[in-house]
Amino acid sequence: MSTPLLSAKGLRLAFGGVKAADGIDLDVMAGEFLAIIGPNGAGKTTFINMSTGYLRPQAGRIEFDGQPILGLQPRAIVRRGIGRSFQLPQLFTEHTVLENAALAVASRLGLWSPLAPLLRPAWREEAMDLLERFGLQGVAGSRADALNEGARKLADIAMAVALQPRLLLMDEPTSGVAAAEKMQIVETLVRVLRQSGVTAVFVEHDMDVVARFADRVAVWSQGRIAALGPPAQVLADPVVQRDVIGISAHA
Ligand SMILES: Nc1ncnc2c1ncn2[C@@H]1O[C@H](COP(=O)(O)OP(=O)(O)OP(=O)(O)O)[C@@H](O)[C@H]1O
Repeated sequence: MSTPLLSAKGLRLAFGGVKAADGIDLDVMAGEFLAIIGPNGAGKTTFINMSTGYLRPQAGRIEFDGQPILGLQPRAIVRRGIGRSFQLPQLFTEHTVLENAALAVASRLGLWSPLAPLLRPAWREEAMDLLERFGLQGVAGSRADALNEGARKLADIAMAVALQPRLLLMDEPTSGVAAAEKMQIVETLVRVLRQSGVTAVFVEHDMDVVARFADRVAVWSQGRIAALGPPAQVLADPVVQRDVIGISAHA
């Protein structure tokens, strides 16, 4: 049996009386695409925050590739190979898409240059290759704030991929993206991540996206995992349909 890439055991975290994590056990296997679904406030983002060093659980442990990562700072966790993207893209809006991607390359190399003109040609070349893989070469010269939401999401994920993660945690990669664009965006990012050998966990409210792209789906409910399995099985569960999908659809 293969060992999990990420393994969370007994995670607990309460904010006052709110149990955002109430005993989370989850193994993410290398190479899989695991979707997290669940209503607002179920604790999905809290799980991502705990796995990336932004929040520390009050109990439990998390191992990445067999090594404990709790207590490490977010930057140290990135260096171990866990990347993330946020619900709202974290781009430097006044810079071009190419400059954003090149800055991410520079950051991976530990060389930070806030001054775009100082970006080295090698960083720009690697960044351009990356943008081409995401189909973003046409907007490489555009300012990040001029992009539509779909391209902005892809550019944000391209920056996370520039850091060469082994695992990427994505918080609602399709939120705010027009329905007509959604499948295309996810298809692109899944293709690039699979080609790059990146394992992915993504929070998603669109069940069509989950059904089509997830290998497994974990259903979050009040800080717990209420169901876990292949989408065809989990999404057909009448309890999940009533208690989660019905609520999630109105999120
Ligand atoms: N830093 C914090 N301080 C206080 N309460 C928090 C904090 N982070 C999360 N919470 C609370 O914990 C619960 C879980 O929040 P979380 O953001 O993880 O849910 P979610 O499933 O990601 O929801 P959504 O789909 O709305 O993003 C919510 O009740 C939220 O208000």
